[in-house]
Amino acid sequence: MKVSLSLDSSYSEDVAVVVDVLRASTTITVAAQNFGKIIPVKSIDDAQYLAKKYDAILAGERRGAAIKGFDTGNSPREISNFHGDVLVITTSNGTRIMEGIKAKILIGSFVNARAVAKEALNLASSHIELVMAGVEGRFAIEDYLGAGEIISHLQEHNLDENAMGAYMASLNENMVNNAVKNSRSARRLGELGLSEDVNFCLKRNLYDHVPVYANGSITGAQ
Ligand SMILES: O=C(O)[C@H](CS(=O)(=O)O)OP(=O)(O)O
Ligand SMILES: [Mg+2]
Repeated sequence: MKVSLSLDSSYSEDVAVVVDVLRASTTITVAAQNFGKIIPVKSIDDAQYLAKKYDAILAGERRGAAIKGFDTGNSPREISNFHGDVLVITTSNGTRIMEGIKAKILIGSFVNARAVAKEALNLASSHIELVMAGVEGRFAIEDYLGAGEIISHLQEHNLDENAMGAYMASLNENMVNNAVKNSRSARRLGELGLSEDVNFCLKRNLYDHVPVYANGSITGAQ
């Protein structure tokens, strides 16, 4: 099995794993425990329209802060206070890149790393591509290290050099945690009083569930 690592977009026609550690992948994985369906969308207007259409809970942020008038932001801790049939969510990076990927999409992070590696092997025929969400198209170390954690469960396969680098970078847990806590994204969340979200997003393998994005939505874990 070929395993590659890319930023912001995927060239795989097989299986892609979207990694947005801070925080969309983590938040969606938590939300999948409490919602029957999750609809990730790129724009605020689309989110508001779909939330009305489906009588859904509406979640989203821009630059880390909850969007005015929404039920909640993009906090994996706060989303666990909500449940229902449908959640509509829009975030700065993670939900934006899902719309552009042709492959079957899995949602990966530290909180479901082992499970997402296993599910990717179950679903892929020849190529698993990990897609770092990044921030506004730029490299974000938290997604590199989160991808590395997932790749640590795929290390016996045919890793490209980007994937090998991310795997090697993920091996020292203390260094990983410090690097993520000092990342630009984490610092921005800290300024918003959301440092506890960063600590939560660093927890390994809390969930065995892997959200799968297909035909515009994600089915919940129930
Ligand atoms: O909500 C988040 O933590 C980030 C905000 S920012 O891009 O780091 O400012 O969005 P996400 O789409 O979860 O990366
Ligand atoms: Mg992010």
